[in-house]
Amino acid sequence: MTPLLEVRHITKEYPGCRANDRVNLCIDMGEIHALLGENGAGKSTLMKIIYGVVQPDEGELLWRGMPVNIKGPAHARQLGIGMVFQHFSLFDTLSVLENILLSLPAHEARDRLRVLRQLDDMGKRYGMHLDPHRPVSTLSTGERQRVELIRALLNEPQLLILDEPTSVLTPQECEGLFASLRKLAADGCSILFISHKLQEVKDLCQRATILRGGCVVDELDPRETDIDTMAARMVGSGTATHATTRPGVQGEAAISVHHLTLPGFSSHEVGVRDVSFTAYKGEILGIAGVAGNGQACMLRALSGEQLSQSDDVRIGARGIGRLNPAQRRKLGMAVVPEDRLGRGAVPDMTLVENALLTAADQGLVKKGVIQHGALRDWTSQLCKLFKVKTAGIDAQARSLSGGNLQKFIIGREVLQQPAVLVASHPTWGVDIGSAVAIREALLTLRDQGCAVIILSEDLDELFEISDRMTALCHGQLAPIKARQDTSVEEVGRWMGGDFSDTPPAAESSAIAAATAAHSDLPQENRHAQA
Ligand SMILES: Nc1ncnc2c1ncn2[C@@H]1O[C@H](COP(=O)(O)OP(=O)(O)OP(=O)(O)O)[C@@H](O)[C@H]1O
Repeated sequence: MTPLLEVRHITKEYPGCRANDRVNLCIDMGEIHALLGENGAGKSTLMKIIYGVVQPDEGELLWRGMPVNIKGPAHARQLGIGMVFQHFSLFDTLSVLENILLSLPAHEARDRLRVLRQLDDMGKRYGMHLDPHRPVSTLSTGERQRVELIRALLNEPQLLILDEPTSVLTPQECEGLFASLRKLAADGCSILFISHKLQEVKDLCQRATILRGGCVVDELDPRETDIDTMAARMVGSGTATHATTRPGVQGEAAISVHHLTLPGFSSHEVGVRDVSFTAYKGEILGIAGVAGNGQACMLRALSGEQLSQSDDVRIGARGIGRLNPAQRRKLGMAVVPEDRLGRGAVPDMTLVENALLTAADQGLVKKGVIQHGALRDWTSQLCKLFKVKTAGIDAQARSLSGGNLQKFIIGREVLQQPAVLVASHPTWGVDIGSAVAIREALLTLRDQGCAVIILSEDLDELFEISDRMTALCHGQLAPIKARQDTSVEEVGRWMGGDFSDTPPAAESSAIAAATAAHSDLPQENRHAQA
């Protein structure tokens, strides 16, 4: 049978790097096909070529057996190729229907009744129910993703490309998404699925193509291949797939938050409401939650980008709520924001310049003079230790693949050996081998006495390295429990806003002991104290 899409000998070069090197790939009708590879392997480049965003230097694409030159995304959609990007592009102030109409050609958008009928049909068929009149600002992340999917599906694609679609979903939302994707595939729509989560790939996909250094190195059936083997094919044999977990030794309070209430930066952003917690030296406190539930506000309140009352946030006994980010860094705080291009790194600056932005105090500036030699050595060391794949330390941050830039940013902060590290999604978009290395680095930092706070949607990761866990939903904090006293299901419910049904007796002994040992400290979150 003629494949739906055939990629033949596709090559794409960037300065200093061959992102795709004679890549061959076939996607059959109705197949769910995974594209796997370590960071910088060339997955995004290949997707962008298939969706017409990037033109290849060599090679050809065959669509239903016919050679085709995809000129741009509009042309790709015309052919029947849809794509859902990692970052949503919806207008918060508009309704679901208005957002959908905006994506349709004018002649189709005029027939609102027909579109409403289609939405209804799609909801019934694929279990993707949405109230078309709800403003997007009121939707959960999973619902927003549904709008993006529906927008792509209204075009009746024969091939749907999904770029890490589960990184922002709760476990329950993931199950719903997978059920919809299986139905879509059964109806004949092929799916190209990009993910670093290998268990998902095993659960969902029938075939996987593995890229390494821009080349296809393997094609396999993920249902019949274990995760260690897939990881080995992607990043080399002997790759650990889990960090060596070990319990932390909880010390005294490092940073505490006291009944913190702050608004979001805009009327559409959720702030935080009456949040209290303490992170202790030598522990990792995992705060689960789907982005958009107060995470951004919480991170700003901790980093100093959003000020509060002085005593709302304290390092030890000192109120720091009125201190700016630079002043907090001087007290030993380091921060990894969720947005890597823009806040984590300046896209147009080189890696050397980006290193200087937060690490100047590492002896890289003396009496106001930049120590260029030391700075270059420090940046090279950082790239070596955290295996940042780059054309060189003078490359611009924007030229790095997503996962490699993430490794650079987290490495830059960890290497400074902070007393408190607040990290949002520390391994977001990072391949399995590098994710383990980052988790090990966080555990080592914790063992050295750092208080590490991680805000993340990735429950597997949080359960792997956190000593205590909680979640943030609608700006409120769920109970805080020792990792061994809670479960993925319970934290998943917390992420969805259900803090009920949590027996007070289940509160962790670790918290009880810690609270007793630090009776001068504020009450922990009221749910945990209940
Ligand atoms: N616009 C660009 N300019 C220069 N180099 C680029 C550009 N885009 C990508 N590259 C390089 O091409 C290589 C492949 O990048 P690509 O983004 O395709 O990798 P990836 O497999 O998607 O990685 P990740 O899993 O980290 O997203 C990387 O080495 C990257 O630095």
